[in-house]
Amino acid sequence: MKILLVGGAGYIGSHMLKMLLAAGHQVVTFDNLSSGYRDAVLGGEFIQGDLADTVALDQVFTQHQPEAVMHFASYIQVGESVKRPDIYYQNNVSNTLNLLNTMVKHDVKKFIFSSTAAIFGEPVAVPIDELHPKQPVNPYGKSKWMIEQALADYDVAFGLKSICLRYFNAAGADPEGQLGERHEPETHLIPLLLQVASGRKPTINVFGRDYDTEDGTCVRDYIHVVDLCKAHLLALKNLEQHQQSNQFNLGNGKGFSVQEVINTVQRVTEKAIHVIDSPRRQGDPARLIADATRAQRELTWHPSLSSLDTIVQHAWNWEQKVTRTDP
Ligand SMILES: NC(=O)c1ccc[n+]([C@@H]2O[C@H](COP(=O)([O-])OP(=O)(O)OC[C@H]3O[C@@H](n4cnc5c(N)ncnc54)[C@H](O)[C@@H]3O)[C@@H](O)[C@H]2O)c1
Ligand SMILES: O=c1ccn([C@@H]2O[C@H](COP(=O)(O)OP(=O)(O)O[C@H]3O[C@H](CO)[C@H](O)[C@H](O)[C@H]3O)[C@@H](O)[C@H]2O)c(=O)[nH]1
Repeated sequence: MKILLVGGAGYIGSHMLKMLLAAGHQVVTFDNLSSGYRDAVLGGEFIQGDLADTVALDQVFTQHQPEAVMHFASYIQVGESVKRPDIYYQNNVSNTLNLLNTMVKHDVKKFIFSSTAAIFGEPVAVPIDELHPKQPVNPYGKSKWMIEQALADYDVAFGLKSICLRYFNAAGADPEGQLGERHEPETHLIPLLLQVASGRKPTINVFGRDYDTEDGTCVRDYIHVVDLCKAHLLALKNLEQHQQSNQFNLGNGKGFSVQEVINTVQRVTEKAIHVIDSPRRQGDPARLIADATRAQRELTWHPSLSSLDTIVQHAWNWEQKVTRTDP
């Protein structure tokens, strides 16, 4: 299939590109490189462009006539979204509507959207299934939920079929070591811990030890980036076969506390991690765990790299590669 991959120079999108190419798809990557890297685009055609630029978007669709669009491009930091809702709604909502409207204009009907567990807000029940109430508590989560709602309306009005994939905590790296997480600044727990292990950072803050969890630290469901990308391939197949919009929560269904992640990083890297106990970070729910039964049943999605040791090992291989080449 000919696929337009928007945001394909970023962390998850670049892994997706590698998998799509290996599966024999024809891919055009569209990315403004605001947080992505040209050298993470391992093949296919690359167009540097911004979703705000509707003329450029129109040209891409005219020239390449994609059959499906995968949309990874957005701003992704929860804390920043609270301080700068303007840029988050602009990029994650308004610019995404540019993309959807261009799809409608060019009669492209298959869309796969990177959504997030942040649409659920503070959970009322765990594990979280697709029917859990959507009460996002920050502009990042709200922006993603707005697009999910717009997509339901675009289906009714224009027959645009979409699958929303709600990732829990994406982590890990390409098992072959070609790609990894390169956020700048990095805010995610596992890559930050690995930067401490490699000596790039002296310490890590643990945001709160007074949560209502087994050891008092927050519990999250970490899912390997490759398993996430596999779900996208299956979602594409599902859209082709059934032409039906749907939403899926993607996680392993198993939670690890921040302290358990620290213990795992110390074991895998054989390095001591210097921790500073800090106050809670605003807006962090105590426990986020996915109920991914729907994806298992309807997409036949079964994560294969679900062990936390494997996730950390692959991310550690990447961190060591980065520090070797860029000390
Ligand atoms: N990383 C996670 O844990 C996580 C969790 C849940 C959901 N998500 C979602 O997954 C998607 C990918 O996340 P990621 O971690 O790979 O982020 P990333 O920042 O590494 O990648 C985003 C890419 O989009 C590009 N981009 C941003 N705005 C653009 C625009 N206006 N025009 C063109 N390109 C633009 C960036 O340059 C970058 O290459 C995001 O939509 C994010 O909200 C990520
Ligand atoms: O330096 C740090 C960084 C994180 N944490 C803790 O580690 C856990 C995981 O934090 P991350 O920042 O790695 O991930 P989040 O769970 O906050 O966020 C993830 O899930 C969100 C959905 O709730 C969004 O989708 C977001 O993009 C995605 O990265 C949290 O309890 C956080 O408080 C620390 O203790 N210290």
